Amino acid sequence: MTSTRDSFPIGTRKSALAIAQTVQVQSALQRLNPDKSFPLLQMTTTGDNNQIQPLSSIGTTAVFTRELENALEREECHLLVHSLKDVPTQIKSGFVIGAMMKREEPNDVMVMRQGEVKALKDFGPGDVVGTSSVRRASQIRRLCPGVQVMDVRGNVNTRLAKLDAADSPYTCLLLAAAGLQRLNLEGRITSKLPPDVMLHAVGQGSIGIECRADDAETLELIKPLDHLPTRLRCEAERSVMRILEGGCSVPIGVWTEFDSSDAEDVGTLRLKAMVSSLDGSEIAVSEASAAVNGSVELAIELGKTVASQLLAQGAETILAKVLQDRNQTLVPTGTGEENTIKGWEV
Ligand SMILES: NCc1[nH]cc(CCC(=O)O)c1CC(=O)O
Repeated sequence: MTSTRDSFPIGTRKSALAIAQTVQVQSALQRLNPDKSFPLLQMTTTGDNNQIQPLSSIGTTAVFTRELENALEREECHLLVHSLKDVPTQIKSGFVIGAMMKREEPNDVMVMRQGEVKALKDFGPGDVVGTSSVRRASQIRRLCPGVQVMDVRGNVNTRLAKLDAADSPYTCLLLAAAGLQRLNLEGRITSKLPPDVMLHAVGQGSIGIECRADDAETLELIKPLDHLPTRLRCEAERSVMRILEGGCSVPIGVWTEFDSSDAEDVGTLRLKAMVSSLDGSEIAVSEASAAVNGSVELAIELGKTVASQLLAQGAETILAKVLQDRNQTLVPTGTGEENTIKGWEV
């Protein structure tokens, strides 16, 4: 093991959301370890540089983590802070998610264009919903038949600026509650989407802290930031995804909760999941619950159970279609990106 260190540089992306999350981790670590320092090492990733090409063609979600992992490997930093939902389910060998921090609200929310007043139930033809997430798009199309879904790329602030612009085509955006909360933009939330309306992304709302698997000192430092109920829920969610995606990203929505109303009771976990075709025309949904009693292995088993139920219910055909459709041009008109292949995110 490396000798005891005084400084633990934290690797992060440069977006406002990434920095807000990293500062949260930095403060927590500083409070627990007043004699050590946690400087920020900010990096630009392939995913940040490329806002036009589809994420699926420049790699997988690893486009947001690869450069960071290289720096971690070279020991330029000792930990990385990510939105857990941006962390691929198969992380590179030699790295681990040493902590999954207590989850904020995992829900997606609707953000209306400034001055626009309309309830979700009244959405229909003529309304334009901005999202680049196939998961969000397929669910909103089912809920509000006739709505137009249009791509919107960029970080949270960029998207809000596009929504409010004078020439904005959008009626509203769909975003993660957690991102807005962390940016102090909670006031922009028009309505929260409950699980019967929209299943959220795997890991959404939790911050994942990655480090080298053999770095016992850093693992020990971040251990107190791991929140067991969050860890169990996210391990179950990631397990469904790991089985269904088989190396490529697919639109999966999930919802997890413990049966008990006691927030620290990690006995029985319930997991609901759906997988959708890229155009949203086909969806498979399944759910199960299991006594996990605090065990990560049992949470992962629950994820496998739900994944096999989904496969038995036709998810296999949907996944084959996803693979086939991935390279197709799906860009809606009016985005200025008609000549590119539609990018999509989770
Ligand atoms: N896709 C980018 C991204 N990655 C994490 C979040 C939000 C924070 C989180 O889910 O933890 C967002 C923005 C969004 O989807 O609205």
